[in-house]
Formats: sequence, structure tokens, C-alpha cells
Amino acid sequence: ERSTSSFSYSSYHTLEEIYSWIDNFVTEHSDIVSKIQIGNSFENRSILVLKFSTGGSQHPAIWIDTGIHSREWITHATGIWTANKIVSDYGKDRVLTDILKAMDIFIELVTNPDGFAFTHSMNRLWRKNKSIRPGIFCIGVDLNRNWKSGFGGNGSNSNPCSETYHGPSPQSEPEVAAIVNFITAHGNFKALISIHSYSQMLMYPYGRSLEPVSNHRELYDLAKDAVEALYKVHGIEYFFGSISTTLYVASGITVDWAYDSGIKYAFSFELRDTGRYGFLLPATQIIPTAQETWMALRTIMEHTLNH
Ligand SMILES: CS(=N)(=N)C[C@@H](Cc1ccccc1)C(=O)O
Ligand SMILES: [Zn+2]
Repeated sequence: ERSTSSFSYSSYHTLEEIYSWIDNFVTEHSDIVSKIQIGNSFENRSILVLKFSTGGSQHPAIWIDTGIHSREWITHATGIWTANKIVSDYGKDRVLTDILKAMDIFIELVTNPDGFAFTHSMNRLWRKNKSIRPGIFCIGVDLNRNWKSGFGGNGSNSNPCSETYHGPSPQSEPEVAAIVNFITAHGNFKALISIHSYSQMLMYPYGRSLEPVSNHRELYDLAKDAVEALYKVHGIEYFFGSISTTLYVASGITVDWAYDSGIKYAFSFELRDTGRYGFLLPATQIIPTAQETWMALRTIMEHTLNH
């Protein structure tokens, strides 16, 4: 379709529909949004990032990724709604306007495009990417275990048939390497938020160990403020805390790499629900989930701006 006005933000969409939306969205909001291709997936799909910027060069930046696990469809849908919320509220919401006057926001909507296409074509519950290697008879690497920080540790699996298979080496997967290269080359990211589903949790590093990060008190207080802002929208309750103490030990994860790379505000969301529908969350919950998540994201971004 020729414009985003006919796009349903309350429906789930295919990869083609999302990529078409991205092109229309960037065209319609070219004053503040641009599209960057940061690489290609294993099956050679474009890996796309939306950049929201009011100008300047190398503003301090905030990274948000959705869909690293392809079956977590509520995360892509929330990311799309959030992108539209940013352009709708810029100039109206004082906090957001202040954030965008001083910082850039980068959103990678489909972080695992090959897996996402596969959830539409063959297996709705596919999680990993679709990489294959000689002599290995199971497909895919868990992109949330392939990062350098703590790679291969507890809470990741060396068996290629495992859902938490960490891959042959850190950043072996093009979908992870593309982000590492982009964020490292940019050199001025202040916050990273990696969005998963489901469990209704807001967590921060470390996943690889029970050891608290240096600013764990600050992250705890910020997570508390964020989940309170989220709760006020629709009364949804989130647990919060460090990944290893709140959920389980997990190694080679996005936010541990971000934190160890100097991004001191690194968070991971687990969106709705707590298991009733799980990954098959009904589309009727997309907008309510996105609305409440936005208030938490806005809280984290505001804190990042002010510290
Ligand atoms: C249900 S799930 N796969 N989203 C749970 C997700 C938990 C997690 C999120 C962030 C960092 C570490 C761990 C995972 O195991 O990768
Ligand atoms: Zn996940």
C-alpha cells in the first residue's frame, strides 16, 4: 500500500508488510526518520534500522531492538506502534521532544528476519535464526546467546539442536555481528533496550552471573520507576531486577554485551503475558501492550537524557 494510514497497528504483519510499512513510514516522516541497512541476515534478507534524529552529528544515542526471537510477535508489533508514537508525539510531548532534541533513537524492528519469515511460513514457534553449517544437522542459533560477553557460559547450550544454542563462536551470526559493528562504530550509545516476550518483566545485567553490576542500585530504581509508569496505564504488573536473580542465569546475551561495552543503561523487557496465551498473544492486546510499554521506555529514555 502507498501509505501508513491504511496500516493496522492492531494486527500482526508479515515481514513483507513490515518492510513496506518501513518504506512508507520513512517517506512520510523524512524530516525526522531515516532507514539504515546495517547488514544482511544469513538467508540474505536486509537488516533494517530506523533512525530518529533532529539533526546534529553523533548525538548520544538510544538503541531499541524487537524480534530477536522470531516467535515473540508482540515485540515487533510493539516496536512498530512505538515508532509511530515517536513521530506522533514529537513536538507535543515535552519529555519526548527534549529527548529527541538532544539524542538519537535507533529502532531495529525485525532483528531476526529469517526466523520471522519462518514463523509465518512453516513454524509459528520458531525462536532462533536460520543459519546452517556443514556437518551440523539442526538449524539456527539463539541470537540471545551469541554475544561475546560470557559467551558459552551457563544458561547457554553447545548443542546445535538446543533452543539456546550459542553458535560456534561469539558474533558468529550475521544478525548479531551487524548490531555489534553498528553500535561499536557509532561509539556514542548511552542506552540499549532489547525487547522480548513473554513474562512481564523488566530486567538489567548481568544474566551471566549473580554478581551485581556497578550501578545496580541506579538500574533497580530506574526499573522500579519504569514498571510503575507501565502499571498506571492498564494495571499490568511487572517483576523487575537483574536477569540472573529475577529470571535465570543466561550467558552470551545482548544486554551483558552492551553493558560491558560501556552502555550503562541496558535493559531487557519481557512483554505480556504471563502464560495464558504466551507467544500467541491475541492481536487485541497489541495496542494496550504497546501503550503501557511506551511509558516504561519513555521513563528509561528520560533518565538516560538526564544522567
Ligand atoms: C521467553 S524468552 N526467550 N524471551 C526468555 C529470554 C530471557 C532473557 C531475556 C533477556 C536477557 C536474558 C534472558 C531468554 O531466555 O532469552
Ligand atoms: Zn525472547
